[in-house]
Amino acid sequence: MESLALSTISSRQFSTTFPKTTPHSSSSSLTPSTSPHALSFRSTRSSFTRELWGIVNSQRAITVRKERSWVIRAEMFGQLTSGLESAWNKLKGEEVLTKENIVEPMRDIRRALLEADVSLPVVRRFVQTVSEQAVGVGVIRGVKPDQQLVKIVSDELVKLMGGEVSELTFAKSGPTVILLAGLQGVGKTTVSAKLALYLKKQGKSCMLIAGDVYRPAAIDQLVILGKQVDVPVYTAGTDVKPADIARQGLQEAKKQNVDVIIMDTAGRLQIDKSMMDELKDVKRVLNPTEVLLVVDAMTGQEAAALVTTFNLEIGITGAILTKLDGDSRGGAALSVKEVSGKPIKLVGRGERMEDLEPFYPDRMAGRILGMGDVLSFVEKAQEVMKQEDAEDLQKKIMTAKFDFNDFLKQTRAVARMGSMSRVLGMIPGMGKVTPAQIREAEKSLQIMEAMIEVMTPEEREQPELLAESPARRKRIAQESGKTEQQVSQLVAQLFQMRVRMKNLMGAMEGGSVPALSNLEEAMKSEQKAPPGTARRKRRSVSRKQFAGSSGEPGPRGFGGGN
Ligand SMILES: Nc1nc2c(ncn2[C@@H]2O[C@H](COP(=O)(O)OP(=O)(O)OP(=O)(O)O)[C@@H](O)[C@H]2O)c(=O)[nH]1
Repeated sequence: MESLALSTISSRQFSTTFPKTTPHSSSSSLTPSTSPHALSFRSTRSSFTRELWGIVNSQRAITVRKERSWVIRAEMFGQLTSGLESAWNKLKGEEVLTKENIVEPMRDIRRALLEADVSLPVVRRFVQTVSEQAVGVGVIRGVKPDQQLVKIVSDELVKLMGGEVSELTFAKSGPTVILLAGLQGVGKTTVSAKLALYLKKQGKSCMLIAGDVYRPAAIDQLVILGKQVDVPVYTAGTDVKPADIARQGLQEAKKQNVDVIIMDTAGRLQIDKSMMDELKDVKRVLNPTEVLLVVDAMTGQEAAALVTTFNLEIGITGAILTKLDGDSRGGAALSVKEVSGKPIKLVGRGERMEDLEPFYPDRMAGRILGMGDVLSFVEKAQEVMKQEDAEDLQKKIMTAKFDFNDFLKQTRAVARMGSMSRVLGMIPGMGKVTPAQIREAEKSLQIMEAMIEVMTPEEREQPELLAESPARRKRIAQESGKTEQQVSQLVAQLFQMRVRMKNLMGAMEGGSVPALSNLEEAMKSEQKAPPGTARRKRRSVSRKQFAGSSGEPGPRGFGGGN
């Protein structure tokens, strides 16, 4: 057999494209929705977080902008991202995922993957797995079907790309030897130097061996790059056989007690027998710890086929995917592991020496979906607030029983989800919140916690006790080290919160939509009110709503001078 050529892969013209900006569809964001099925848990969570925010900044009424479009920078695979987005859009207005309503979205997913140059068998398997899971998934309160599908696709993409990050292996004793192979122009020489720098940063001493004897310029290029990253380069010219260069270089590296040896080899325009034989000889001499095939991301599923062939021919340990910063469609990143069984260990994302990093399947999936932190927000929300909690909370809100215990529980749940800044940052439309405002909000939450902590169990359960008794408020102020005014504000805010949440919940349960618009109007007028008038206005709105919505009288004597 003279030629093993699968296909002729020439060095491709490389063009760098800049990150694309993709408008995010509103359906996949967590923007509060007023549709009847858009549910309590999610809505409660987002309205609650807004409430917290509103409370701690009540005097200034920080505007929570309910932007429906969330602009995300889809760094790569823009076309794939928007192809998948049309799948989620098809589920708008659906209440559950069914065999019937996923047909169209699955067709979109299939098309998007094929257009991204993912190999057909991989696409088929992927679509089948996702469809099976989508139909079998139960309803999760507060999570819409399109979000559920995003999550399933995300999990499957991660699995497709190998699940966990695949670390480089290091020799237990003696130097670690990394042999790099690949076709011409894929970036091997550049990767050799990048890898040396990457390992140097981990405290390992490195030596490069120039084994590309067919292209003298490649040796010069490696020497120059070696200088750039300050790593020695072993060269023996172009008249020595690559296997001999490998032997000599290895000896030299051992003499110098180098931790890692990286050997660059010649690339060809296509796979042929002499190339494979040469590599086999080099491999025999070096007995490498890692044999990594460097593949160009822009070659799509061909990259996966190459990894398979090299693995069958010489036995490799993994791949390095270069030029991911370019105009690649995603096929290579998504197909390599599934097709060849070998993991992508590192990715090159630019021409600079620093542009080499481990391949993280989960981050890659996140980038492909272009969902930013929405996925992790959904996950954390699910973790933190279990369904029963949500139901319990909903019941309390509907009966206007939301008390200080719930308030504290919710505040702490938010804290468990990460710092306030992270949580707020994950909410669409909250992008404009400044770090200073977030710090202030966190400080205010601490103040509120201090006041709630000194309340008696009855006071926590019946905020009315505090509303009616200046003496109790005074005691709380003294014990928590806060002012009476701060205590009064906190109590007033709890009542406002009850009303607002109840109205919101009513609207979302398909109930009183006008109540919601009244509330929004009230909120708007608060925000527009000139300084000094906001508080008075809020109080009267609050009292009216409290009395009107619960059927109970407003807290007597509260709100006047304490
Ligand atoms: N944008 C971008 N360019 C890259 C990346 N990796 C390599 N390149 C560029 O790709 C071109 C080819 O890289 P080389 O390192 O010379 O490729 P090679 O595989 O050694 O080529 P031969 O020696 O001909 O086999 C160079 O211009 C590199 O700067 C990458 O991750 N991103």
